Amino acid sequence: MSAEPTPLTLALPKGRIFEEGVALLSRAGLPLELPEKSRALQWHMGHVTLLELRNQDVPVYVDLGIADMGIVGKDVLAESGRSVYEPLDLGFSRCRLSFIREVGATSPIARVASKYPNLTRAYLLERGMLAEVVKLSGNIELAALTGLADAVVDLVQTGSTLKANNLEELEVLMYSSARLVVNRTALKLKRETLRPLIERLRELTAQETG
Ligand SMILES: Nc1ncnc2c1ncn2[C@@H]1O[C@H](COP(=O)(O)OP(=O)(O)OP(=O)(O)O)[C@@H](O)[C@H]1O
Ligand SMILES: O=P(O)(O)OC[C@H]1O[C@H](OP(=O)(O)OP(=O)(O)O)[C@H](O)[C@@H]1O
Repeated sequence: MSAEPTPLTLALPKGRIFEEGVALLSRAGLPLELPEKSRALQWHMGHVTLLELRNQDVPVYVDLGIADMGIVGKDVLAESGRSVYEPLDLGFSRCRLSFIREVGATSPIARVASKYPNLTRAYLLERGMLAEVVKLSGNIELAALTGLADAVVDLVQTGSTLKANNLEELEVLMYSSARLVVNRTALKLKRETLRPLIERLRELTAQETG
């Protein structure tokens, strides 16, 4: 008699990580078949429930144990300060979080805008810079162009957004890529399901990045 598979709840962020995350988890053997167009926010597929969240909410759902496992950018994870188990760098959605100003700007730095206020404050403190931090939600670079802020802390990948807006990257705060995150209690209680899944994902990631 074969045992029922252990129910598993996964947290994935909508946006650029979603598709690649679903594809990777499917290759690892999870039965994920999503309808092409749907306004549903969660899907039940066999023993797996998939939750579609905003990026910042993934560490919260995983830390509080609503989701057993999730995928999120290292940048968002570091900003959240949540204590989740992070067994794997999945290697996609690579980018860096950088300190950015208008090319040639020389004004004193009194205000810095970012979607990452905690990481920005820690960086300014480390550099001994006394500046106000303003949290914004998107198109962060505009803050530096409009005078809302003297500098911004934002993501850079190809650098084309910087180039198109006459901005320059002065320092990299951190490098980021998509990470697998796991609830610490689920790792113990669902060990026999989660450990082999993490190992399959580790092998797939090694094949793909190695
Ligand atoms: N240009 C980029 N190239 C590669 N990876 C990126 C890029 N921009 C962001 N990322 C990574 O992908 C993650 C998700 O980015 P995405 O653009 O989907 O979020 P978003 O739509 O800005 O999020 P939200 O509006 O929910 O805050 C980021 O946290 C980061 O780790
Ligand atoms: O160096 P690049 O390749 O130009 O990529 C960097 C841009 O990508 C992200 O923005 P996104 O396109 O996700 O828009 P957003 O500002 O709405 O998050 C990020 O916030 C930068 O603006």
